[in-house]
Amino acid sequence: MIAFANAKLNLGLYITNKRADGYHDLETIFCPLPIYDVVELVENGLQETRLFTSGIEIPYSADNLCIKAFKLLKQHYDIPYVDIYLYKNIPIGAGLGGGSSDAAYVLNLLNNLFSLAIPVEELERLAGTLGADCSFFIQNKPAYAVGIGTTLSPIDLDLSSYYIVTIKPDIHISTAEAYASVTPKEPQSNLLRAVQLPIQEWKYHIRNDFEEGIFEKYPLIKSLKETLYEEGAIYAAMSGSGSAVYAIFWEPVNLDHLSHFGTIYYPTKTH
Ligand SMILES: C[C@](O)(CO)[C@H](O)COP(=O)(O)OP(=O)(O)OC[C@H]1O[C@@H](n2ccc(N)nc2=O)[C@H](O)[C@@H]1O
Ligand SMILES: Nc1ncnc2c1ncn2[C@@H]1O[C@H](COP(=O)(O)OP(=O)(O)OP(=O)(O)O)[C@@H](O)[C@H]1O
Repeated sequence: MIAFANAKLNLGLYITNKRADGYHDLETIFCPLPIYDVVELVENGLQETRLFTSGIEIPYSADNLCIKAFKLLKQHYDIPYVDIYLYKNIPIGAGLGGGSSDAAYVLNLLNNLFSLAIPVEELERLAGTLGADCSFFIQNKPAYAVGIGTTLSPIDLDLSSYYIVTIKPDIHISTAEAYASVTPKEPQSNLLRAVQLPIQEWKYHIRNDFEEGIFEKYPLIKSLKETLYEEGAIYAAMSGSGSAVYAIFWEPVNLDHLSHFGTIYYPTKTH
């Protein structure tokens, strides 16, 4: 069974509190972003689950999130072992949630492949134990998130008529490092109200609290965002903890002349 695991963007991100467990409370809006990995699961008849990766090289981590997702479900449900084929296309260290999406898609695929009938609320809860961004990808619909990012409320927001270009500079930002350099504060605006404004107003009202510190450390990312506005973006922002910056346009645009900033991702259609 195969799935296209998409990326996400954060529309606004306010970091409001540092918790005793080291995590931060935040307020953000998650939206699916049409850049995709491909995840395929095949029952292998073996006594172990294997992962085969291709595409972008994934930096070493003790366990790939796909394997973590399998092991998590195996603890709770009697499922056979599988081979996981992951074609990695979503850039890493980008703030686009690629690893989290892969993990959530593995949970959803296992649920479907083995007809487990796990309710979405339970899948979201399990996903949230793998990573704060994972829960969103279970339903994968625009959502307002609070807490550490796992308390989700669906919102009515459709960006499909716009053209969203994402540029990923050759800078890898670790999420933990980005959080460590932010001082939590009260949100500067009401995100749910701001997102109801005409889209051309968003730039005056919707902020990402990571930008200040990251822009100071990496001026290229600041300059990239400014350049995207000069190119006519209606709204541009860094996604999550960066380093990717997305820009929303009214119409399709060609930004190939900005390739010195990084890799350019135009929207992809899969279905
Ligand atoms: C920046 C965002 O992408 C915005 O959506 C997310 O908050 C990051 O979520 P994520 O990558 O799934 O994060 P996790 O893998 O759960 O955590 C990585 C590290 O980020 C920090 N972290 C993450 C989420 C959060 N709400 N507060 C945190 O302080 C913690 O130091 C944690 O050890
Ligand atoms: N399937 C996967 N895809 C990508 N990275 C993975 C995967 N599984 C484990 N990882 C590890 O996670 C790290 C990337 O996480 P990191 O939070 O820095 O970046 P990100 O993918 O941009 O995510 P986010 O948007 O949630 O911040 C990689 O360095 C890698 O070691």
